Amino acid sequence: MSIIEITGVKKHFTKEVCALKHVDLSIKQGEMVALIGPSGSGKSTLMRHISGLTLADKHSDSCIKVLGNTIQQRGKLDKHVRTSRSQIGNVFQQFNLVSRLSVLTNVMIGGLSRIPTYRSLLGWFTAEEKHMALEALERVGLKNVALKRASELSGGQQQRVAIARALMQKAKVILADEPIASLDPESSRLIMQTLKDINEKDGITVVVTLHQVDYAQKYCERAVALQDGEVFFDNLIHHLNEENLASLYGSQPEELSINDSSQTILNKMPLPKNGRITTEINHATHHSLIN
Ligand SMILES: Nc1ncnc2c1ncn2[C@@H]1O[C@H](COP(=O)(O)OP(=O)(O)OP(=O)(O)O)[C@@H](O)[C@H]1O
Repeated sequence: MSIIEITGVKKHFTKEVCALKHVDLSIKQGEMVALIGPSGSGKSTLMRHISGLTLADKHSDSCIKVLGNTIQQRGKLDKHVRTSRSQIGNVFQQFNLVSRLSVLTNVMIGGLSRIPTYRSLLGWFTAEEKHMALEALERVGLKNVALKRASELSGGQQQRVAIARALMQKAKVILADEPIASLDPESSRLIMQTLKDINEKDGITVVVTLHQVDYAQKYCERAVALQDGEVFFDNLIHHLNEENLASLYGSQPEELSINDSSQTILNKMPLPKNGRITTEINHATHHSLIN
């Protein structure tokens, strides 16, 4: 069964900037898919479309469905998007955690769609909700820091709390956007192993954007590579060869091996078209949630 269905998605941010030219993609329940591609190829934009945080071009014939429910169609959010969103756990660095709240509270916030608004506003959670949150933290190996403030945790630990929050939310799909960017190898391994574990044991579908092809190879069966806003490769990851990678990242095949370390691959990648500025624009616009 297809759990994420993307058809004909186009996205212009401005007349000149076309982040997604035409994307069709279908992801089945229980898959763990790596979304790869050079900087600026449209990975984050696509992830945000799936959550309905970014809207496709109006008047395009686009549609995105998650679990059979429409998220957006022809550049308009579906009116039931809140319900559909409650099935999607976002592990996005930009809006992961509320830093002044405890780790436990951050995880309990994951269950908000099931909790009456007055209780969440007052911070009243039942013993059962606390128990569930602690269990989720145990799954990601962080029960021992439950009472710390989120701001006291390392970047890698914060990403794992975000995964625990998705578990508390009982998400059917986890979208993880660069969850291991700027993390050391051990923290990266822990995050990827946690996602894999949840995917295998709980059957949660995981889509993860990665710059590191070697991590994608190790933890994901399928890879979808974007290039200039289009799907360049979509297949089992073992079909991804050096030639594909060289055309994708713009290096000569002999310079770029699928066994290269992640850092080597990153060093060989072309610079993002808009460099850091892109990221800064993204950060600012994330607050507005909808473009
Ligand atoms: N909010 C925005 N406003 C204007 N342009 C944007 C915005 N967000 C993304 N873009 C542009 O859309 C294109 C795709 O960006 P996106 O962030 O989706 O790429 P990416 O593959 O995720 O890159 P990276 O790997 O560097 O995160 C880029 O050209 C980027 O500059």
